[in-house]
Amino acid sequence: MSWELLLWLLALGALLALLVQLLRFVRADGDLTLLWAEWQGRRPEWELTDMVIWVTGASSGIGEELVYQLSKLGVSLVLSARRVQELERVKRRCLENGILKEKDIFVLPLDLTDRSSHEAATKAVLQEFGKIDILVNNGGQSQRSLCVDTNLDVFKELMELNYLGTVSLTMCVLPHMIERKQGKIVTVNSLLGIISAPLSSGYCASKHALRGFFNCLRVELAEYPGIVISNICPGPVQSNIVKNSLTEEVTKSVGIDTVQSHKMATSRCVRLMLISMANDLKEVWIADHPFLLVVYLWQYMPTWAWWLTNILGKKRIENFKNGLICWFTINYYWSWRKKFLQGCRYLLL
Ligand SMILES: NC(=O)c1ccc[n+]([C@@H]2O[C@H](COP(=O)([O-])OP(=O)(O)OC[C@H]3O[C@@H](n4cnc5c(N)ncnc54)[C@H](O)[C@@H]3O)[C@@H](O)[C@H]2O)c1
Repeated sequence: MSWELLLWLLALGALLALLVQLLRFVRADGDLTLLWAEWQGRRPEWELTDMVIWVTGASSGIGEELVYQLSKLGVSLVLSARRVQELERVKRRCLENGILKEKDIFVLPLDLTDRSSHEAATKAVLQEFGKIDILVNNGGQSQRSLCVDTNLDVFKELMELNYLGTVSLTMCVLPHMIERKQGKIVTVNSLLGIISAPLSSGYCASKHALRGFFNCLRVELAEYPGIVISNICPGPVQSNIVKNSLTEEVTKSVGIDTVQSHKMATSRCVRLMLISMANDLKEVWIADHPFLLVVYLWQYMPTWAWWLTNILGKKRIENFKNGLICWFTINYYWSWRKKFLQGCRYLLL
């Protein structure tokens, strides 16, 4: 075979590999490191067995789905949130559908804003299982209100729960992990911990604060390579987050179900979270396009990102003032995306 032909074949191979990667990016629902880990990395089914995993906010949404998927692996689970009946319901479902036994699941009611209770809660977990391998800081609350209309108590509450509550529990668990020189602290942050969107000023602030805290902690723990600090940043995911969001007043939440069809399925988000946990990824972005694209834009082309955010933001505020709580601009985009994909399929098949 001539050298020329070999070079042509190599170039063709490289082009094909590039095309495959491009296709993966276009269809992506996670950042490229995460998708690579899903394709080539370690499997949660091999890596997360025999571990004690403590999940906060386990009574609903992402946390609830996370414990269902974990209950199919050989782990010990600690389920925490405020409502004990809800946790018992989740535990029952774990036992029905998973491979765990009664003794493998510990229901531990916990209010993240009651920081004085965190030390005792940590001791209770250690007494029950003897160790904590993974703490999943998932419990949290969002916000739907314009900054100028919002009572300061709302900002305080979001900081107390999303930021200080999470930091406090982490600080209780950390000495145990440092003593063992191993452990994972996985925090469910948000894309709104990286970018910002109107109507969520207090939520964005609390999630930005969390990201800053954990990025700093990771560097300070560099002498303990066995301790992994992981920030999970999802975009919109199907859950009760909007329904439970605070409004202008701390005593009032949105309280109604909103459209969820444009959001990522909770099971897919949780699967990607498990892959991230199995592969010790430091930060992952989990979202469908166009949300994922917007974060890339913020990261690499902030001027364009501001331009786009201002246009979408204005529309979002206008919709909110007209009584629409969700991203109707996005739903509009979604229906056109669906039509476009259907058209492509029709032309190709
Ligand atoms: N769903 C999304 O679109 C989305 C996107 C990005 C990030 N997140 C993050 O994911 C995490 C889980 O949210 P979700 O979407 O499942 O919402 P959700 O409302 O369905 O669940 C929130 C969980 O947090 C618990 N919680 C709330 N206040 C608490 C307190 N004071 N003490 C203890 N637990 C408390 C709730 O009981 C519930 O179990 C949150 O941290 C949220 O910020 C969600």
